[in-house]
Amino acid sequence: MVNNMTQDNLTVPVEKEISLADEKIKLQVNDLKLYYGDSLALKSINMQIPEKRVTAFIGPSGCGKSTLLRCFNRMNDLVDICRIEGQILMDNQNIYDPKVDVAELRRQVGMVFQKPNPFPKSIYENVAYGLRLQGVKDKRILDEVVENSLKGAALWNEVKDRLHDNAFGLSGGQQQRLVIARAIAIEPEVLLLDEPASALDPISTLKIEELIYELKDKYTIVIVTHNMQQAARVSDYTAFMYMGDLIEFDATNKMFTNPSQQQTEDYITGRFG
Ligand SMILES: Nc1ncnc2c1ncn2[C@@H]1O[C@H](COP(=O)(O)OP(=O)(O)OP(=O)(O)O)[C@@H](O)[C@H]1O
Repeated sequence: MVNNMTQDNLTVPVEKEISLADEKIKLQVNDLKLYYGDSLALKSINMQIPEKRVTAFIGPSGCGKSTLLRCFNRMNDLVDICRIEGQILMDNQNIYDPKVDVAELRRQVGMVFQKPNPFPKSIYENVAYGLRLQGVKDKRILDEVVENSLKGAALWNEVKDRLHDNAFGLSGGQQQRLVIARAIAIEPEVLLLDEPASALDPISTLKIEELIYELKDKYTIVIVTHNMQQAARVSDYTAFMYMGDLIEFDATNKMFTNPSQQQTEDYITGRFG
């Protein structure tokens, strides 16, 4: 991998060119509109999220990144004044179909928030939580899943001797990796990350970024980030949003070196936002 510097000094990894046309599509957004009361927060979004890739949502504050992210596991159902029109297909099934089991959807589409939110339990029980909810009691299975998930979240070596200590004793960065371990323990297909590193120090941020890079072999990842260098470093595709519209969606390399829309260029070169 070589590095290419843009005029804004963003370091953009240059890899083999990728194209949405060659990808398997995991999530397809069709003419999605979302209202909070009378206010239209997402204006007719059409988008395809490729499988086992990292897709970043960027754009100025309030443009609708988190709102769109939350549509993928129907977290917005919990907001009374929220109403949506249009469709989101996951593997060609509309996740807004009334027949969809929302709890099962949220098992398939895991979510990690800005602030780490471990449960007030041991490290072990945090990771085992989802399996216990599913009724798994076999200690051998639980031990194995806990170990594999903590390894998958690049935390095992730091916690293997203190699995039964309270999770609140971990640092913020470790807590965030624990939350990721908890999410992957139940083998989701999609991981939604809403600014997962914005509350962390630079070293913990780097660890989360490395982890995202490793996890994309197994999961489809969608990440909201304010940090453009981070989007450039971790994502394969980038969506630029502005005031509820999707302005541009492209391979990250292309987006950061040669965007097709002037608004995208203005944003990534820091002229507004
Ligand atoms: N629960 C809610 N009720 C009413 N309006 C909301 C709600 N959540 C978000 N909004 C509004 O929807 C719009 C999009 O917000 P959203 O949080 O999705 O943007 P964002 O791009 O993620 O912003 P940020 O980068 O600041 O997190 C904003 O105008 C926001 O005020």
